Amino acid sequence: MQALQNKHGLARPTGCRHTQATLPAASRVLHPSRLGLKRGSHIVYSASPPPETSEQQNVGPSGGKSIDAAGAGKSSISPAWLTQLNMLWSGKGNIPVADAKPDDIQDLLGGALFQALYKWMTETGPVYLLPTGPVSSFLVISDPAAAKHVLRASDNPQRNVYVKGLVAEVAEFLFGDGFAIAGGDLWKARRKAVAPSLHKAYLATMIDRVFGPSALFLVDKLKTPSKTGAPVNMEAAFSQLTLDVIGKAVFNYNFDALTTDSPIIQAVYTALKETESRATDLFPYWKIPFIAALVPRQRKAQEAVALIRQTTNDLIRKCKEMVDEEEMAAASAATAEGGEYMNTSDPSILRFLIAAREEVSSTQLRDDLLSMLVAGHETTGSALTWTLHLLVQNPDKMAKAQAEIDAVLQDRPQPNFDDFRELRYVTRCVCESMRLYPHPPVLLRRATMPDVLPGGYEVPAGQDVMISVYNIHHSKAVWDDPEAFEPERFGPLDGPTPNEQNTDFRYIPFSGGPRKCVGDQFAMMEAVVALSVLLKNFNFELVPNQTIGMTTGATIHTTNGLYMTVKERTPAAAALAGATA
Ligand code: HEM
Repeated sequence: MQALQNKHGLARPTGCRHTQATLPAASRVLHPSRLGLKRGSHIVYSASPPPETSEQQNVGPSGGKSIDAAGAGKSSISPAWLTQLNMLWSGKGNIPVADAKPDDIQDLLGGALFQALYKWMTETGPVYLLPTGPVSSFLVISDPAAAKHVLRASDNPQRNVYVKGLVAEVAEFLFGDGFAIAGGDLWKARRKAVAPSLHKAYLATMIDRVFGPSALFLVDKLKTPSKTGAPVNMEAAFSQLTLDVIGKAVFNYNFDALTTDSPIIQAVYTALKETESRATDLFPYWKIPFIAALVPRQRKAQEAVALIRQTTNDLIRKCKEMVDEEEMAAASAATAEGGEYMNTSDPSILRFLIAAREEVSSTQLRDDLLSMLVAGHETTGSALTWTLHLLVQNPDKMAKAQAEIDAVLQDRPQPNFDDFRELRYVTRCVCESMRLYPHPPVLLRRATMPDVLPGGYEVPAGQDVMISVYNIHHSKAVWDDPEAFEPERFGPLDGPTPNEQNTDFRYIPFSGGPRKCVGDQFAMMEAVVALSVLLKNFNFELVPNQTIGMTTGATIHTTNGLYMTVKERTPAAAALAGATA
């Protein structure tokens, strides 16, 4: 994808070759099928182009201005005839083949992937084959039972049929042997080592010392635009906030993304975008070192990864210097008994892993920590972006969320661990937003041996599989009124928070099975705390006449940013009266 600076200095993606279709302002219901989703269409909310005021405000200096969010370059796209050929080739099994036109496939590869997958689901059914080249295809799953079957059989010692496949190949340049993409014994050992670092005391400390203060820092930054009335790109603000949070939580390192422009921040964005681009390159030329060294996009990506790795190595070295034998003994004793260890002056995951005397190379440690950094950044940022967008469009839900926040927080500036548990409606709003906008919208797997899915669909060994979480979450066969933002749909607030288990894989924003997100609780707490702090302090309004489209890579992004005006608010008098009573 190439970077294009718009009038506001914001990088906007050009990789999706669409023109913008428009909906009446009143038709604010997202639905690909309603738009017919043909090549040349975008899903939009309002009929007019993005706002163009010179006063638009980005919260930090980065603010989407100097960050080249489009990364290093453009994906290479499949020639149409390859697609045609494959359609003939792939029609042999018992799985229906999507009637994907070459143009549709090009859209898919260009980034509007999950939207096209929805259209084919409505035409072909919940399990279909999507040809992508002369000898390649994806088996696309939009059915909870089939998704459950595949996810549970991924890296499962009892039934190990599926591996990460393509996603591991395209992200290897960044994650190396990191456990987010590793498989088999290496993944098992590293997940077992890292997962205990996210224990309850750590999460409670993160709420108090990282999630809350970082959100309050953003509140501080928003005070100026709240006075001037300048629109703020909240998507950029959330991306910066979540980078600051994950840096502190994983490394005890302050990116200070809400304030500064630093080469490391650009490097993180460049590397992330390169991972997305590789996933859509039909010809993986980056596997050939000689060619890769000549292509500017590849050189830029390699430089970015070198900088990220160097910074991480320095942090590991410094942390190792801080940890003494006494701390290691304390950590070993605590973890040996299944207890929780945390250094109170540096509660980071890095410190935990070094103190817990991880018998692991610095390179492995670096790759694992980078896995956490990357997996935990844009995902939570995007969840916050779409939750705020949905709440602003649904004033009754917003009022309910703010009333809950006022009642729970009263005169305290940020929630603590116990408050988090009481912020049930806000939690449901985040859950419902991740149903409508799952990050990532598809999960990739590859079959290592022949398999049969529920429904009798035969999967050959080597088959690439795409679980469309977006389709499952938007399917009329799975959800009533799936396009509505209805946080109440998950049942009474004192009931359980929805997850893959209690919905039988109808709701899988954090995936499921052995490779389920290791940071799910972290993410929910971070998002609920950030939203609560922001909604306690401000009312938000969408800048009128802006077009908010969806595009994707690892997460669902807006196409042009999410511009809002911000007004300071005073919490409801009734709640404050409760605080002083
Ligand atoms: C709203 C925020 C988040 C969402 C929606 C999300 C979603 C996911 C999903 C769907 C997967 C599984 C992918 C698959 O099955 O192929 C995953 C894996 C993972 N996530 Fe998250 N995630 C979020 C936040 C976080 C955070 C904050 C962290 C770290 C603190 C994190 C760390 C990881 C790691 C390390 C993995 C790989 C686990 C493994 O393969 O064993 N995630 N995430």
